[in-house]
Amino acid sequence: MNKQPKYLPIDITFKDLKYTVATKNGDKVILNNIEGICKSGEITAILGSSGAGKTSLLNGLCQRLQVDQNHRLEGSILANQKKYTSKSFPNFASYVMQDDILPETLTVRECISFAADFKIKGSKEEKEKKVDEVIKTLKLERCQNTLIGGNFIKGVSGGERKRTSIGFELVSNPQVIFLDEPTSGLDSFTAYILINELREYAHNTRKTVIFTIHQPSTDIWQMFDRIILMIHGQIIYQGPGREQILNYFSKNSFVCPHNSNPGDYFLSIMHSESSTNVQNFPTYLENYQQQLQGLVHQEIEQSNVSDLEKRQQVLNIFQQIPLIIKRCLKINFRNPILVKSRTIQSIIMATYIGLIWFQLPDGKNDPTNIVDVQNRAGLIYFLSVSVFMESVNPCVLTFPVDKATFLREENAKLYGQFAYFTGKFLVDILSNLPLPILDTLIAYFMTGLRLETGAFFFYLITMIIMSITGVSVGYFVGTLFKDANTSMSMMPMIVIPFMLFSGFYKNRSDYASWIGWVEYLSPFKYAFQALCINEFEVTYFIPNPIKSYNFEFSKGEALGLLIVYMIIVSMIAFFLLSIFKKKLQ
Ligand SMILES: Nc1ncnc2c1ncn2[C@@H]1O[C@H](COP(=O)(O)OP(=O)(O)OP(=O)(O)O)[C@@H](O)[C@H]1O
Repeated sequence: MNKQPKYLPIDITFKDLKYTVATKNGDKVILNNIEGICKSGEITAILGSSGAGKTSLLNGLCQRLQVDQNHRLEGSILANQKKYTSKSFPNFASYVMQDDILPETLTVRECISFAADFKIKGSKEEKEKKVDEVIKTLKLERCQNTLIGGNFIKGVSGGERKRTSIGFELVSNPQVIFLDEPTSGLDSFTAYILINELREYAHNTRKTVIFTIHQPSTDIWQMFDRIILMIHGQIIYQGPGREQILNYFSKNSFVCPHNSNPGDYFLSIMHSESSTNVQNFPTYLENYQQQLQGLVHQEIEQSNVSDLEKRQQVLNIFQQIPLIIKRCLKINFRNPILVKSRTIQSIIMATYIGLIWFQLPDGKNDPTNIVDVQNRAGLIYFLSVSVFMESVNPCVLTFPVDKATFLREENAKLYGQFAYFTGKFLVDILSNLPLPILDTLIAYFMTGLRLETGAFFFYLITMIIMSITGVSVGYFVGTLFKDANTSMSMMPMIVIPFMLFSGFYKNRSDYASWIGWVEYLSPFKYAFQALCINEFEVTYFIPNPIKSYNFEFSKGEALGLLIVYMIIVSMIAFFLLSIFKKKLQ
């Protein structure tokens, strides 16, 4: 029996492809019954004026188009004449999105190695070898140990960042690679280098490279093996680039002027702002149908046929989690904002609290002084809020960004949601751990809270749990909203009602019955009860302040319920992420 080659060249074909979106003004046809082929060993560029349907076609081929009651996709999309779905897509293909979503605090090499760890079977050396190969192919040797960078860290250039995104996908050796406007934001020389690298990659390894592109320079235009030109969701040319496309159009009386950039010329005859162009559209379509469609049809019929490879996950969930933890630790601890500034902020805040509530009277000399009781209760409440805020804020800010990385990597089948969530959650807990400890060590003794070992450790544990609860609530809010700004602006609406129902501002016996149930949703209630009982269970104050608060739980029960609350909120965040995942992709 003939053994099949390890990696089969793959031709991507599409037939009768129609994508219709229901709008207020009726159905809008975005892709109008088109067929075509993108061949292995070639780079195919999809061009057209703005709104022509390039991205929709690319997304369709990647099985990333939204399909539901209002979004209908008809026709077939095939790889080597076999149907594939969004689930089987990562078995043979990769998609490089327009935005480079890479962690700022990792180096180029670390980013590519991360993908290699998940996608390549074999020893550490074999993975390293593959990473070296990709770095060499994409000419990233000089910047391989430079951080990606971003707002706060100086990092690699735009072109290097784009090539890192491509390397991240190439390392798994996909037979087909799709790229959405890979040259956008790059200068013409960097864009040229990038397309040239993709071309060499396609030619040398018989891979299929397909991308959309805006305004290619003449040099870039000359590199396209195959070109698809689109207007209004239809194809007006598909076939070889260079001389052939020029000959085809000049034969039909559309002559690209000598010395002008063919890319600019074809865009100029395709954009729908000009009435002459619009008048010519039927001619373009007619010419295409009469002169090229038959050929394309033949090419589709003669395209490669083979079964599609089924790639198994290289790592199981227990191997995935440690790698995710390792990367999240690097990301968190290299971030100057997350580490240095938060630690300094925490020390300053705890010292500030310590000075404001410095050595509070414990009631020994004046047991009936209600002001001293009030001060002590206010301090306890504020400490629990402060430690919660210290952990919720960074999560709300960073989770929407991390979510984008997760969606991209989960889409590429690097790992599953459970592994990601567990790994990231553990690292965020660990990264936050020093803060409640620091706060406690400074504020507890400066303010003169109850000096007894058991009480101190109970307080410390409650503060740590409150800090972890902040992480859970941060994930919850970060999952609910799409970006950090919305999450940040919505957070007060979610957190402030919880504060009001902590039992500190208003006595819990006094809540109106129709709204009183909200107190059970407040983490501050459980923390305040636990800490308040811990502080006043042994006290000189008369009467014992615990009685006036009408607490319903013992301090152990309150702490236990805070833990349960934290677990439930984390689980809700996990399920919300799985629900919203599809939408966000
Ligand atoms: N989900 C959708 N609902 C409504 N209209 C849509 C949807 N998706 C795409 N369109 C419309 O379909 C047309 C084609 O969109 P597409 O993004 O594919 O164009 P494009 O050629 O990539 O444009 P550009 O170069 O500007 O990105 C546009 O008019 C766009 O507004």
